[in-house]
Amino acid sequence: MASAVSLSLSLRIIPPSSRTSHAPVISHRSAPRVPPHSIKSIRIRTNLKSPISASALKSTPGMAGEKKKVEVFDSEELLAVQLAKYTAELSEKFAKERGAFTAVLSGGSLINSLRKLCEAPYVDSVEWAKWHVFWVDERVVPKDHEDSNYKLAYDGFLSKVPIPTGNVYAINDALSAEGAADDYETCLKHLVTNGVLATSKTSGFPKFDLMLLGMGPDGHVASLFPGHPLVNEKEKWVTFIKDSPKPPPERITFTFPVINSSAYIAMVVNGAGKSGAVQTAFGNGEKSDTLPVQLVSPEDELTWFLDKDAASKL
Ligand SMILES: O=C1O[C@H](COP(=O)(O)O)[C@@H](O)[C@H](O)[C@H]1O
Repeated sequence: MASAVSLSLSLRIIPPSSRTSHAPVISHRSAPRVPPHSIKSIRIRTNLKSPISASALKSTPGMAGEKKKVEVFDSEELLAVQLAKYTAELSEKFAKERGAFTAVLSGGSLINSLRKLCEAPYVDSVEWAKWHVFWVDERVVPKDHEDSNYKLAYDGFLSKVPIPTGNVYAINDALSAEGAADDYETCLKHLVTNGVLATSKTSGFPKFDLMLLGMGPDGHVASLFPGHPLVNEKEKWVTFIKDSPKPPPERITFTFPVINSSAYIAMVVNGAGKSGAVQTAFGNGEKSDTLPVQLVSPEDELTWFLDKDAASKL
């Protein structure tokens, strides 16, 4: 399992005159020519006055050493373009390697940032039939309720791409929070048995190919909130909460052992309202309590996608 090890991140800002084809490019327009999962550096796609420093990153607790990347974009639009490219490349990699791509969605602002996947070239080029879609957390409400993460994803993403209906794993909204969590965990166990879902050799928990996660302004991820005992759950795959500090109160959520057994995680964060939590997550804020987002540490690679407002305190 990924744990806190020393970082080998480097921040390279290459002046235009000395750029070579293999150096990371600081660009407002062009996308990288190499797959993002092969890059071991921080890309700054912005004119931030104080760019992120490698030393700031080194002090982030619980991070996965050289497996961490940070991308900062001048706008949410540029972030969405690169997020689509990153996701499409991972989809291709896993579809080739294992014949399936297991993608986990969060709710919230993440869904809007996936919009470029519904456009050319990706809407036609991605092997959507290989996708299997899950939720890292869900509110215990009917699927057509305004608070439903399924409805949000369906309206903004799933209704626009040809993923087979049978490959979309929504919660059973007829059950209680506890029942829905148990039912979702049972569903995951069946998918491990039939080989759709991989298992982590390190942790024994299911190993999703990619989790696309958002973060709340308080540093929560999934429905794992600061100071809540669910953050420390070590056994269950899926659990439930009835006292969520953010409405609605009843939710189900993946636990950290499952989140951190995934191969890749994209942490997608926009807006100045989240800059304080981003600052804390990178270890240079004043807050001393560990935020849930600081515990995110996938097995293969964590990539932060930040717009310049979210990165403004780094
Ligand atoms: O309640 C939730 O909030 C987080 C963050 O949402 P955002 O709108 O601030 O991006 C989200 O990731 C989670 O899935 C959702 O249930």
